[in-house]
Amino acid sequence: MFVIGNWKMNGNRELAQALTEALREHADELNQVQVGVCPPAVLLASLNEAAAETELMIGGQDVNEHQSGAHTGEHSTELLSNFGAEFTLIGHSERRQFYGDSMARVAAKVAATLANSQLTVVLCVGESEAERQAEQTFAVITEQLETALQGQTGDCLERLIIAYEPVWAIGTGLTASPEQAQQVHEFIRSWLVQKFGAEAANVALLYGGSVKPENAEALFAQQDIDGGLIGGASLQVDAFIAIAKAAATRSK
Ligand SMILES: O=C(CO)COP(=O)(O)O
Repeated sequence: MFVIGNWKMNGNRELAQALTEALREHADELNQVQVGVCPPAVLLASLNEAAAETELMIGGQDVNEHQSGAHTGEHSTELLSNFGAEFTLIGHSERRQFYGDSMARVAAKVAATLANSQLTVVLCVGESEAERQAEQTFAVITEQLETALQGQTGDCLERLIIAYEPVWAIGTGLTASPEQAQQVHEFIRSWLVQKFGAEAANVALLYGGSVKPENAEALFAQQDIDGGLIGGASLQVDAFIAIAKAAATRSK
Protein backbone atom coordinates (compact mmCIF):
# COMPACT_ATOMS: atom_id res chain seq x y z
CA MET A 1 0.00 0.00 0.00
CA PHE A 2 1.12 3.51 -0.83
CA VAL A 3 0.17 6.79 0.82
CA ILE A 4 1.55 9.81 -1.00
CA GLY A 5 1.05 13.41 0.04
CA ASN A 6 0.86 16.12 -2.61
CA TRP A 7 1.57 19.40 -0.85
CA LYS A 8 0.77 21.39 -4.02
CA MET A 9 1.86 25.04 -3.44
CA ASN A 10 1.87 24.67 0.35
CA GLY A 11 4.15 23.59 3.15
CA ASN A 12 7.45 24.84 4.48
CA ARG A 13 10.59 23.59 6.18
CA GLU A 14 8.76 23.30 9.51
CA LEU A 15 6.19 20.95 7.99
CA ALA A 16 9.02 18.85 6.53
CA GLN A 17 10.50 18.60 10.00
CA ALA A 18 7.22 17.86 11.77
CA LEU A 19 6.22 15.19 9.26
CA THR A 20 9.53 13.35 9.38
CA GLU A 21 9.54 13.43 13.19
CA ALA A 22 6.07 11.90 13.21
CA LEU A 23 7.14 9.25 10.72
CA ARG A 24 10.05 8.28 12.96
CA GLU A 25 7.67 8.07 15.93
CA HIS A 26 5.19 5.82 14.07
CA ALA A 27 7.75 3.86 12.02
CA ASP A 28 6.79 0.48 13.52
CA GLU A 29 3.09 0.83 12.73
CA LEU A 30 3.80 2.03 9.19
CA ASN A 31 6.49 -0.39 8.14
CA GLN A 32 4.23 -2.09 5.59
CA VAL A 33 3.17 1.19 3.98
CA GLN A 34 5.19 3.06 1.38
CA VAL A 35 4.82 6.67 2.44
CA GLY A 36 5.79 9.44 0.05
CA VAL A 37 5.52 13.21 -0.22
CA CYS A 38 5.67 15.59 -3.18
CA PRO A 39 6.65 18.98 -1.77
CA PRO A 40 7.06 22.11 -3.89
CA ALA A 41 10.39 21.69 -5.72
CA VAL A 42 12.12 24.35 -3.60
CA LEU A 43 11.49 22.19 -0.52
CA LEU A 44 12.87 18.94 -1.96
CA ALA A 45 16.28 19.53 -0.40
CA SER A 46 14.83 20.34 3.05
CA LEU A 47 12.57 17.34 2.98
CA ASN A 48 15.35 15.10 1.75
CA GLU A 49 17.53 16.23 4.62
CA ALA A 50 14.76 15.93 7.22
CA ALA A 51 13.88 12.47 5.93
CA ALA A 52 17.33 11.01 6.61
CA GLU A 53 16.99 7.64 8.34
CA THR A 54 13.30 7.38 7.55
CA GLU A 55 11.69 5.34 4.78
CA LEU A 56 9.94 8.41 3.38
CA MET A 57 10.00 8.59 -0.41
CA ILE A 58 10.25 12.01 -1.97
CA GLY A 59 8.73 12.95 -5.29
CA GLY A 60 8.27 15.83 -7.70
CA GLN A 61 4.84 17.34 -8.37
CA ASP A 62 5.68 17.62 -12.04
CA VAL A 63 8.67 17.32 -14.36
CA ASN A 64 9.75 18.89 -17.61
CA GLU A 65 10.11 16.72 -20.70
CA HIS A 66 13.47 18.27 -21.64
CA GLN A 67 16.70 17.16 -20.03
CA SER A 68 18.20 20.63 -19.55
CA GLY A 69 18.38 24.02 -21.19
CA ALA A 70 16.48 27.27 -21.49
CA HIS A 71 13.24 26.35 -19.70
CA THR A 72 12.82 29.02 -17.06
CA GLY A 73 10.92 27.85 -14.00
CA GLU A 74 10.97 24.17 -14.95
CA HIS A 75 12.63 21.09 -13.41
CA SER A 76 14.24 18.16 -15.19
CA THR A 77 14.28 14.54 -14.11
CA GLU A 78 17.95 15.00 -13.25
CA LEU A 79 17.25 17.97 -10.95
CA LEU A 80 14.54 16.01 -9.15
CA SER A 81 16.79 12.96 -8.78
CA ASN A 82 19.65 15.10 -7.57
CA PHE A 83 17.57 16.28 -4.63
CA GLY A 84 16.48 12.82 -3.60
CA ALA A 85 13.29 12.32 -5.60
CA GLU A 86 12.43 8.71 -6.40
CA PHE A 87 9.25 9.46 -8.32
CA THR A 88 7.27 12.27 -9.89
CA LEU A 89 3.62 13.03 -10.45
CA ILE A 90 2.76 13.63 -14.11
CA GLY A 91 -0.56 14.84 -15.52
CA HIS A 92 -2.13 16.11 -12.31
CA SER A 93 -5.50 17.64 -13.23
CA GLU A 94 -4.42 21.06 -11.94
CA ARG A 95 -1.54 21.03 -14.43
CA ARG A 96 -3.81 19.78 -17.21
CA GLN A 97 -6.45 22.43 -16.43
CA PHE A 98 -4.40 25.50 -15.56
CA TYR A 99 -0.81 25.05 -16.77
CA GLY A 100 -1.11 23.80 -20.32
CA ASP A 101 -0.40 20.11 -19.84
CA SER A 102 -2.13 18.78 -22.93
CA MET A 103 -2.43 15.03 -23.48
CA ALA A 104 0.58 15.24 -25.83
CA ARG A 105 2.67 17.08 -23.26
CA VAL A 106 1.76 14.55 -20.56
CA ALA A 107 2.85 11.78 -22.94
CA ALA A 108 6.16 13.57 -23.61
CA LYS A 109 6.80 13.91 -19.87
CA VAL A 110 6.04 10.24 -19.24
CA ALA A 111 8.28 9.14 -22.12
CA ALA A 112 11.16 11.42 -21.06
CA THR A 113 10.96 10.34 -17.41
CA LEU A 114 10.96 6.65 -18.25
CA ALA A 115 13.73 7.00 -20.85
CA ASN A 116 16.10 9.43 -19.13
CA SER A 117 15.86 8.68 -15.43
CA GLN A 118 15.21 6.07 -12.79
CA LEU A 119 12.20 7.96 -11.43
CA THR A 120 8.88 6.18 -11.05
CA VAL A 121 6.02 7.87 -12.90
CA VAL A 122 2.82 8.48 -10.93
CA LEU A 123 0.48 9.17 -13.82
CA CYS A 124 -2.66 11.05 -12.76
CA VAL A 125 -5.94 10.55 -14.61
CA GLY A 126 -9.52 11.50 -13.87
CA GLU A 127 -12.75 12.85 -15.29
CA SER A 128 -14.47 16.18 -14.65
CA GLU A 129 -17.94 16.44 -13.14
CA ALA A 130 -19.47 17.22 -16.56
CA GLU A 131 -17.75 14.20 -18.07
CA ARG A 132 -19.06 11.94 -15.31
CA GLN A 133 -22.58 13.28 -15.73
CA ALA A 134 -22.36 12.68 -19.46
CA GLU A 135 -21.29 9.08 -18.70
CA GLN A 136 -17.95 9.73 -20.32
CA THR A 137 -15.82 8.57 -17.37
CA PHE A 138 -14.44 5.40 -18.94
CA ALA A 139 -13.93 7.06 -22.33
CA VAL A 140 -11.98 9.92 -20.74
CA ILE A 141 -9.83 7.61 -18.62
CA THR A 142 -9.16 5.41 -21.65
CA GLU A 143 -8.04 8.37 -23.73
CA GLN A 144 -5.82 9.71 -20.95
CA LEU A 145 -4.17 6.31 -20.45
CA GLU A 146 -3.83 5.60 -24.15
CA THR A 147 -2.18 8.90 -24.99
CA ALA A 148 0.07 9.07 -21.93
CA LEU A 149 1.37 5.52 -22.41
CA GLN A 150 1.53 5.43 -26.18
CA GLY A 151 4.66 3.71 -27.42
CA GLN A 152 5.45 2.21 -24.00
CA THR A 153 6.09 -1.49 -23.53
CA GLY A 154 5.89 -3.79 -20.53
CA ASP A 155 9.33 -2.47 -19.52
CA CYS A 156 7.65 0.58 -18.02
CA LEU A 157 5.57 -1.40 -15.55
CA GLU A 158 8.13 -1.54 -12.76
CA ARG A 159 8.27 2.25 -12.70
CA LEU A 160 4.62 3.03 -13.19
CA ILE A 161 1.87 3.93 -10.72
CA ILE A 162 -1.53 5.25 -11.77
CA ALA A 163 -3.45 7.71 -9.60
CA TYR A 164 -7.17 8.01 -10.26
CA GLU A 165 -8.24 11.47 -9.19
CA PRO A 166 -11.75 12.46 -10.25
CA VAL A 167 -11.53 16.22 -10.79
CA TRP A 168 -14.86 16.79 -9.06
CA ALA A 169 -13.51 15.23 -5.85
CA ILE A 170 -10.27 17.23 -5.62
CA GLY A 171 -10.28 19.82 -2.87
CA THR A 172 -14.06 19.88 -2.86
CA GLY A 173 -14.78 17.71 0.15
CA LEU A 174 -16.71 15.42 -2.21
CA THR A 175 -15.16 11.98 -2.28
CA ALA A 176 -15.92 9.27 -4.76
CA SER A 177 -17.72 6.56 -2.84
CA PRO A 178 -15.57 3.47 -2.29
CA GLU A 179 -17.75 1.69 -4.89
CA GLN A 180 -17.38 4.47 -7.48
CA ALA A 181 -13.61 4.53 -6.99
CA GLN A 182 -13.36 0.73 -7.08
CA GLN A 183 -15.29 0.61 -10.35
CA VAL A 184 -12.83 2.94 -12.08
CA HIS A 185 -9.79 1.26 -10.53
CA GLU A 186 -10.99 -2.11 -11.75
CA PHE A 187 -11.43 -0.60 -15.20
CA ILE A 188 -7.89 0.86 -15.13
CA ARG A 189 -6.41 -2.45 -14.03
CA SER A 190 -8.09 -4.37 -16.81
CA TRP A 191 -7.06 -1.71 -19.35
CA LEU A 192 -3.43 -2.11 -18.23
CA VAL A 193 -3.60 -5.90 -18.43
CA GLN A 194 -5.11 -5.72 -21.89
CA LYS A 195 -2.37 -3.39 -23.09
CA PHE A 196 0.67 -4.85 -21.35
CA GLY A 197 -0.27 -8.40 -20.32
CA ALA A 198 -0.87 -10.15 -17.02
CA GLU A 199 2.16 -8.62 -15.31
CA ALA A 200 0.42 -5.23 -15.45
CA ALA A 201 -1.99 -6.42 -12.77
CA ASN A 202 0.74 -5.56 -10.25
CA VAL A 203 0.83 -1.85 -11.07
CA ALA A 204 -0.24 0.11 -7.97
CA LEU A 205 -3.43 2.14 -8.41
CA LEU A 206 -3.94 5.06 -6.03
CA TYR A 207 -7.13 6.97 -5.36
CA GLY A 208 -7.03 10.75 -4.82
CA GLY A 209 -9.74 13.29 -4.08
CA SER A 210 -10.69 14.44 -0.58
CA VAL A 211 -9.18 11.44 1.19
CA LYS A 212 -9.40 12.02 4.94
CA PRO A 213 -8.85 9.91 8.04
CA GLU A 214 -12.64 9.34 8.16
CA ASN A 215 -12.97 7.83 4.70
CA ALA A 216 -9.52 6.33 4.11
CA GLU A 217 -10.18 2.90 5.56
CA ALA A 218 -13.31 2.27 3.46
CA LEU A 219 -11.52 3.39 0.29
CA PHE A 220 -8.42 1.33 1.04
CA ALA A 221 -10.55 -1.74 1.72
CA GLN A 222 -11.51 -1.88 -1.96
CA GLN A 223 -9.85 -4.64 -3.88
CA ASP A 224 -8.26 -2.50 -6.61
CA ILE A 225 -7.29 0.49 -4.46
CA ASP A 226 -3.63 0.16 -3.53
CA GLY A 227 -3.31 3.43 -1.66
CA GLY A 228 -4.02 7.14 -1.83
CA LEU A 229 -2.74 10.41 -3.22
CA ILE A 230 -3.55 12.95 -0.54
CA GLY A 231 -3.82 16.72 -1.04
CA GLY A 232 -5.27 18.89 1.74
CA ALA A 233 -5.06 16.27 4.50
CA SER A 234 -1.34 15.75 3.83
CA LEU A 235 -0.69 19.25 5.20
CA GLN A 236 -1.86 18.18 8.66
CA VAL A 237 0.65 15.78 10.11
CA ASP A 238 -1.85 13.99 12.37
CA ALA A 239 -4.36 13.49 9.56
CA PHE A 240 -1.68 12.26 7.16
CA ILE A 241 -0.35 9.77 9.72
CA ALA A 242 -3.90 8.57 10.43
CA ILE A 243 -4.44 7.96 6.71
CA ALA A 244 -1.15 6.06 6.51
CA LYS A 245 -2.28 3.95 9.47
CA ALA A 246 -5.53 3.19 7.66
CA ALA A 247 -3.39 1.87 4.79
CA ALA A 248 -1.40 -0.21 7.25
CA THR A 249 -4.55 -2.10 8.21
CA ARG A 250 -4.74 -3.28 4.60
CA SER A 251 -1.13 -4.09 3.79
CA LYS A 252 -0.63 -5.82 0.50
O1 LIG B 1 -5.24 16.49 -5.90
C1 LIG B 1 -5.13 15.75 -4.94
C2 LIG B 1 -3.87 15.04 -4.70
O2 LIG B 1 -3.01 15.12 -5.79
C3 LIG B 1 -6.24 15.55 -3.98
O3 LIG B 1 -6.41 16.72 -3.27
P1 LIG B 1 -7.40 16.76 -2.00
O4 LIG B 1 -7.02 15.58 -1.13
O5 LIG B 1 -7.12 18.08 -1.35
O6 LIG B 1 -8.78 16.62 -2.54
